[in-house]
Amino acid sequence: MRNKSPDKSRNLLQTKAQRWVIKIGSSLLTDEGRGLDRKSIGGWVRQIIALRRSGIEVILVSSGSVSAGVQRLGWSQRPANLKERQAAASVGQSALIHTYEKLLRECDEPNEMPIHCGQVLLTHDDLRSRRRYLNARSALLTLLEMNVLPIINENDTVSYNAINLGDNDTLAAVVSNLLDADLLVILTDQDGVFNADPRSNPDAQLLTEVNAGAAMLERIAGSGGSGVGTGGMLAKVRAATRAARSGTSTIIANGRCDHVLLRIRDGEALGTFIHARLPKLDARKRWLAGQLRARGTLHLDAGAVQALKQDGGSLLPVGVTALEGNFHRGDLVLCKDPDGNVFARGLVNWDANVVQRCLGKKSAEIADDPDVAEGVMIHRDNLLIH
Ligand SMILES: Nc1ncnc2c1ncn2[C@@H]1O[C@H](COP(=O)(O)OP(=O)(O)O)[C@@H](O)[C@H]1O
Ligand SMILES: N[C@@H](CCC(=O)OP(=O)(O)O)C(=O)O
Repeated sequence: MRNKSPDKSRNLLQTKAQRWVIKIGSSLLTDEGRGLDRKSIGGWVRQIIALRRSGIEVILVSSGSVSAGVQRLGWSQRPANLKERQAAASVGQSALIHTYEKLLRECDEPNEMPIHCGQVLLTHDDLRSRRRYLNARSALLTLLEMNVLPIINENDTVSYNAINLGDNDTLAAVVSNLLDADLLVILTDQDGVFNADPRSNPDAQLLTEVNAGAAMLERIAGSGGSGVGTGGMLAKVRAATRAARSGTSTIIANGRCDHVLLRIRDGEALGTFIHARLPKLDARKRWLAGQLRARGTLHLDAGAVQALKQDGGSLLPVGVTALEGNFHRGDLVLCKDPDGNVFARGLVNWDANVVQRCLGKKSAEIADDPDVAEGVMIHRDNLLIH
């Protein structure tokens, strides 16, 4: 893995970053819902071509399918109904990719080797299964080797609320973890993160540099959004925290700012820089961290919490007092401490009915149970402490 020192200055981190994930939100792409804004998209495509030509690998996470579909189908607003949203995403996604491919041709030098785009639509399930997650990684790395621009979106046509990733800020962070990106650039309709929502607070001040995971970020990002976008600023600052787990720093900047991407590459202090000063997780634990939906919950006593948190041990049934959910072996479950706080997550080794009958039992008492695989409820390699 390439060495990414979290203590380097912002300027150095920007100018040295070789692999970027760039995320562009719906409010920008569709000019606040008025259909795909070809002129602006052309501006970003031109800059992405220049980044590629200067040796930077770029992965684009592009929203906009639902908004573009709504406009194409002649609807006046984003539908609340799931089926209509899925239909809009299907129509809009093809319009979106067609626009990118056309602009890549129009904006590039005719005598250069063409940069094509490759559409990658991901669902939550693709990231839940370790095998599919690794397949997605190798497919994306192959596209980069071939000088293709991968354009990623959630597969909204087949995702539904219960199992979707929710917003593309989260998706972009998961992709940053998947590919060990150096930099995640989230382009939005504001200059960055302010100390209050600038839409309702005209005097709000821009934060220029902050550490990922800083508690005040969650407080000030609130939950408001443009109305066109999905996640709002809260999703972006949470995405930065998630990205930091692979040592990826994040810049949240205004996509309407002239040559924003090239100026970031050249080290200019644009937007809000969120330093990845969090302990870096190994690849398997990053995949675990990217798992968004748990199938159940285990309630632990104080001794088990200490064994996991301080001693780095595996979870034994003796310290588990209760369970929730009908999970199966291999599913992701959350671990709660006696106060009800979730402090860890992991892949459980046993089905819920086996866990139920082993609650509070010492290992020796269950040694002969044929359904008790591996002797531990969650192995420490499959456990992530938050
Ligand atoms: N502290 C904050 N700083 C900046 N923007 C904020 C803040 N809190 C809430 N917001 C809102 O978040 C919006 C951007 O999120 P969103 O609408 O989801 O955009 P996108 O479509 O780019 O993902 C901004 O337009 C702004 O109103
Ligand atoms: N996948 C959806 C976008 C989801 C989303 O996060 O949108 P945004 O908050 O504008 O980045 C789409 O393409 O419409």
